[in-house]
Amino acid sequence: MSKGNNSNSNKLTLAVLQLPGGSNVSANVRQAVEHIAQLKAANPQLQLAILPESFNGPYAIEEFGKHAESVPDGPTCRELSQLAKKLAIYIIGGSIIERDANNKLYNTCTVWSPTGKLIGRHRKIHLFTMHIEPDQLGGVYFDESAALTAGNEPTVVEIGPHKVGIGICHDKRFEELARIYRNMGCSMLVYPSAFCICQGPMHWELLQRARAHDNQLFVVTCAPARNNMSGYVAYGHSMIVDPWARVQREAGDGFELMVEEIDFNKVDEVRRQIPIYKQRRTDVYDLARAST
Ligand SMILES: NC(=O)CCC(=O)C(=O)O
Repeated sequence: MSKGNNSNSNKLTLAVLQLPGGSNVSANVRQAVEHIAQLKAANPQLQLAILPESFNGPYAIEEFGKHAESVPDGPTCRELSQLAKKLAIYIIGGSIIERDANNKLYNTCTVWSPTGKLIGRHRKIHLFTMHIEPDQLGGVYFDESAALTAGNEPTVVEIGPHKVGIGICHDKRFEELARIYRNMGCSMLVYPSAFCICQGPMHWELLQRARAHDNQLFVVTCAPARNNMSGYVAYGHSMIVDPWARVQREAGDGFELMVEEIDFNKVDEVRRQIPIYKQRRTDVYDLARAST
């Protein structure tokens, strides 16, 4: 656990909470609130706390409607808003299932400022749809679109002076979204996630390092702790990848709280020394697109 002095605005101390999930929504929210408060007490320099995808209820198609709530007036949002204000920190509130006024459900990440204000609402853009045969990787069948509606907008929030792009789990497979965030000036991408154990060993780290490499920024994921008794077994391994595409910190698969300092000077350092963004040949790419 690093405890550096981050009075320098180019540094940010964040916490990634790899929490176990359960079916009791208010117990899940309470454990998140208690752990964040304890982390802040132990690390007064903490500025940002990040929670996992679907942190307040089971990640299961048939359960989504049961624990859906409105944003920003629902009970989970109220708790996160009050906590952010009380501790004077930013919170990237993992995701919850949002029910809108038309009864549509979304997988939604809310972001809270140190005054308790909602500064971002990201509705998962790429819904998790996968059908891997049982003889491959143990098999996976999941189709979020059976219950959820996809979001249509990228979400950039300002954490202090730093622009941060938000995605939710499967969103990280899509390089176009990460590139849009880079074009919008982001120096960090945060993906609350619940990656599956089947693809985890093969793609989890690869995708984060790829997004970090291509866009020369930090990539942070926050996953639930693994529960082998659950219908959907999450991979865990919450991770922080630096702009050189090196793994700075990685959790195991169980309950784990990581506090880490992010040094945004590294973003400029990499971009200066490996200037691939300036070297892009959009003229060539445009020609290739025109000919297909
Ligand atoms: N919750 C998710 O979006 C899971 C995504 C996933 O496991 C993948 O392979 O993509």
